[in-house]
Amino acid sequence: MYVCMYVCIDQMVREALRDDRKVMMTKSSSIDLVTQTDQKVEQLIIKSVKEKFPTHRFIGEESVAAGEPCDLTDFPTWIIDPIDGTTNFVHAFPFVAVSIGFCVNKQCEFGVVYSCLQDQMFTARRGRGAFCNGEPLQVSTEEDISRSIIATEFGSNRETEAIDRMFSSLRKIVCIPVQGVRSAGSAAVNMCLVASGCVEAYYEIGIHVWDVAAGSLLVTEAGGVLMDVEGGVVDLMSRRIIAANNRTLAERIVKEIDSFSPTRDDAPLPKQ
Ligand SMILES: O=P(O)(O)O[C@H]1[C@H](O)[C@@H](O)[C@H](O)[C@H](O)[C@@H]1O
Ligand SMILES: [Mg+2]
Ligand SMILES: [Mg+2]
Repeated sequence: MYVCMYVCIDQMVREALRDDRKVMMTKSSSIDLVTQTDQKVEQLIIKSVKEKFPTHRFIGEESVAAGEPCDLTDFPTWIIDPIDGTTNFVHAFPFVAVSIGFCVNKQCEFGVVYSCLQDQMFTARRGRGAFCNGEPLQVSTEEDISRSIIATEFGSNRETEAIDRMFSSLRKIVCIPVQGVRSAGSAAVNMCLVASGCVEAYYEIGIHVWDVAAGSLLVTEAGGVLMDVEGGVVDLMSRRIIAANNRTLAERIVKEIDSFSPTRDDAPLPKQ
C-alpha cells in the first residue's frame, strides 16, 4: 500500500508542478492558498489508508477546511498535510512536502515527510530513530545560539499585532546575533532540517497540527527537543512550536519570543 501510495503521490505532485499550479481558493486569509493538488493528494491518502484500516480516524488539512472536526482523541489517528508548502508549490519554489503523522493515545507513533523535489523520504518511528532515505539522522550538537542557524516562518496571518510580535521576536534573535535565519516555506521541511542537523532550531506561531505532527517525531527521534514558545511542554493543538537540537537552544529562543496564542486547532467551531 505504502509504495503504491508513494508512487501515485510523487507522480501527482510532479505532474501538477509541471502542468497545473493554479490557486483554486483561499482559506484563512488571501494568502492562505489551496490548489487542486492539495485536495487530490489528501483524498488519495485517506482512501488508501481507509481501505486497510477502516476504523482509523483522520485529521487532514483540507478535510478540516471543508468542515470535518479537528479532534485528536485516543483513537488511532492519521494527521495529514497533503502539501506542506502550498505557496512554494504555486511558485515552483522547490520545498514541497507531504506530511503524515500517525498517533495513538495522542502520542505520535510514526511520522513520514516526503520532500517531493529533493526526493527525500524522512521517516521516524517512536523509539526507533529518524532516517532520510534510510540513513540515520542526528541533530546538531551546537550549544551556542550565536553559532547557529534558526529557521522560522511568517505563516499566513497578516494581522498587525501578530506581525509586530513576529518581527520583534525575529529582530531579537537576529541581533543575538545568530549566524543565519532561514525559511524553507514548509514547517515539515524546516523540522526535517532540524532533524538532519542543518539548522539548529525552528520556531513558529500559527502552524497547525498537520504541519508539525510528523516533523515533531522526526526531531525527537533524531535527538532533538520540542518546547512551547513560552517554555512549557509543547501542545500540538496550540499552534505554537519550538523544535530544537537541545534544551539549551530551545530555552534561549524562548527568552526572545514575544508570544501570542492563535485560536487552537481543537477550538469549538463558532456557532452559525
Ligand atoms: O498551508 P501549508 O500546508 O502550505 O503550510 C504552511 C507551512 O507549513 C508553514 O510553516 C508556513 O508558515 C505557512 O503557513 C504554510 O501555509
Ligand atoms: Mg502545512
Ligand atoms: Mg498544506
